[in-house]
Amino acid sequence: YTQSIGVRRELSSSAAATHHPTLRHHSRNLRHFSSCRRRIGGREPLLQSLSSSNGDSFTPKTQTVIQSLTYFLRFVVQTIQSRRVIEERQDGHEPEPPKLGIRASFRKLNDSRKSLIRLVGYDSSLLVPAFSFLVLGAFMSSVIPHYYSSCISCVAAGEPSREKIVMAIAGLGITTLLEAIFTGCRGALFWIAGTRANYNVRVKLHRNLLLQEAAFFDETETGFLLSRLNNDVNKIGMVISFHVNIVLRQLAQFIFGSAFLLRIQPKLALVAFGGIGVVAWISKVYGEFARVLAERLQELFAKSSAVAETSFSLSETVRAFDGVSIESDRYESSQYDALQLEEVQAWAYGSHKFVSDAVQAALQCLLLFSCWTLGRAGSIPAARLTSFLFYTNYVLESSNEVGDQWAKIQSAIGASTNVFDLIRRIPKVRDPLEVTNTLREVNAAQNLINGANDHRPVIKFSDLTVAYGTMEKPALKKVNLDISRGDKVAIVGRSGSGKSSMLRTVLRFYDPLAGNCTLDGVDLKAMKRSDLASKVVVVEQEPHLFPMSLMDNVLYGIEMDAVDESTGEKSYSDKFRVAVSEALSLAGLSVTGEDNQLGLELDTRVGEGGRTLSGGQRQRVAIARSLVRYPDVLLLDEPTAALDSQSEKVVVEALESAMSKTRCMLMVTHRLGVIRSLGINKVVVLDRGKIVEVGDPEELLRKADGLYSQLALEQGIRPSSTNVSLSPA
Ligand SMILES: Nc1ncnc2c1ncn2[C@@H]1O[C@H](COP(=O)(O)OP(=O)(O)OP(=O)(O)O)[C@@H](O)[C@H]1O
Repeated sequence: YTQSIGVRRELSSSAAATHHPTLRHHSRNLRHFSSCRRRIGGREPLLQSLSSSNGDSFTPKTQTVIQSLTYFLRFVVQTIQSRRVIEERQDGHEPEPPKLGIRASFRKLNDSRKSLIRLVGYDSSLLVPAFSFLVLGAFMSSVIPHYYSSCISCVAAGEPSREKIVMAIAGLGITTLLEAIFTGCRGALFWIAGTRANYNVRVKLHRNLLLQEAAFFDETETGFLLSRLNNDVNKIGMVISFHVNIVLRQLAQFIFGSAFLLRIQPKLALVAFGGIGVVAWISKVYGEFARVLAERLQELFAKSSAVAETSFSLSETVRAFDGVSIESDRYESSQYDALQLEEVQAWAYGSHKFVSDAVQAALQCLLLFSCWTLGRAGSIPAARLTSFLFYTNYVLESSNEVGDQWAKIQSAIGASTNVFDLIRRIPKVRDPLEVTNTLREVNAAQNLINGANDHRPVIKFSDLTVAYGTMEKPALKKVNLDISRGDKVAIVGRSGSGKSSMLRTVLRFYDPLAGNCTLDGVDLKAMKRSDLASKVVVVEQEPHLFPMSLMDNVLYGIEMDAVDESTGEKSYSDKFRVAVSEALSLAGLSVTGEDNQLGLELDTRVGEGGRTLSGGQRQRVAIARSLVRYPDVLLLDEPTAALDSQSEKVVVEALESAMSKTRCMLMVTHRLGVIRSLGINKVVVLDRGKIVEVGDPEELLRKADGLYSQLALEQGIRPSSTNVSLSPA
């Protein structure tokens, strides 16, 4: 492989080589093989032996064909082997894997149909006419062979009666025209039904995904979900728009055509049905195989999409570490896996087509011979036999088409199952199903008590244990803490000690494994997300901004209260504009006057993730977000981490002003100097998920053997009675 790349480089860089026919041929071969192997990457090179021994004797096109055929055969063998393993496992009483025969597929389709109808909310005004046009169109198309064979018989027999041929041609013309009208209407209506299904399913899926708990997003890559949202949902729409539509039409045509066949010549018709039965069985086997392939392909596309999404979202890191070729190779490799499977699909389709067409051809030959025998014996008139042959073709074509589409429907069943499972997924962290009257009364009473008694904790952690799904040890262990009205609490500790996990618990991103956390005496689990969000506001460590204007980012989540007269779209009133402007000035990111050195405006767009602003500026926007809201509880996660000392001063002032409007504040910080400048009255020191110290910052500083005084000392901070230095260590 290395040699091939080296030689290829030499060949491609040599102008002379490109003019040498043999070398040009080798260069092409090498390019093909080196790219194949590069794509295969660390996995078993598929045609290593082939490429080394036969590389020179085949053209690249032949090699590609051989390669995909080999892969196809290997895949078939693997599938048979894996089936055998499953059967063996079943003997060992392991649970039976889902097996979809025709009946089971219909049952599953029916389940999917019910889910679809429920999710999509179909209106009969669309489906009733669509099905009516389908039946009418199928009937018209089944009458066409009758008139067609009449025309041919008239022409072949030199029919003397003009009336007869005119009637036959008129019949053919009118039925064809009607069939065209019905088919057009049917096609359009089913198309609309498919797009509506896509729209409804996508919107519902998107919403339900957003409702999922934080742990779900820890485990699932975004690209994977995007693939479900786009590729898989598209498949559902396609099934309704085209495949089900075509299958139903062809089924209707098959039924009408079969009726004509039985009327013309019942005995021969039964022979034809026998052959069609064989073709249907072949289609069933192929359909099952296609379903397995399609499911795997969807998975591969989803993985590939996850690779692409990650490389785009980390594009700066990719560039900084020169990872373009690594990412591109990773994506190419994932796409190559999909490509190989698609080639298997193509060969499976080709094999199915070949076998079913061969059976049909044999059937046609048999029927033609039988017709000839019957015709020679004079038992049936020639015109009837012609008509019979036309209908045989018609019915065979219909059954063939049903077979083709059946496989596509099967593959869509797999895709739709994934989508429906995600739509139906119930988030593990969610609003209480119903805020009962009793609970409401308890809350109201509790709030009254809290209002009357300021000493009751605003936030209370009781024996709180938090564990992440992927972690063996809990991030927080039996944490007990009260935060009262007026408290300004700093959570400190070494990296990974669980500081941010405490904030995430108050935001109810994760539910505790044991113990609980209450806000104003109400367990967070009993609170609705909207109520929680109206009371608690967070300034994150790395604030992520939306690709919207500054104002929209600051007011994110607050409903618009005015209408823009020029565009007719919803907007914020002047009252909000003034509030945002003030909040931004307080946060040190003024959009007015001389302080506005960046020339910002409220409507300045901040780009994807706020990339047009610096880290510190993004943090100020996040602080402005909290300033306009007057929250009860302010959570700060390293609010000054991205700031220089001068900006820190401005932001500290902004935070002081924000804190004056809140009931309590909880801040995670590594920069212990901020604790003094913000007048923090309580420090909580965490070590490996446990609270090891709680108390007044100055008192803790004086505890010479305490973790807090140790952390402070590392930053050059000493008790205020002695020499105090705020300079970083
Ligand atoms: N989403 C997550 N999934 C799994 N484990 C997590 C997750 N978030 C945090 N952890 C783990 O939980 C532990 C505590 O993490 P946490 O972010 O609370 O620490 P921290 O004290 O805030 O750290 P730092 O100061 O470095 O931000 C760490 O060991 C971390 O690996």
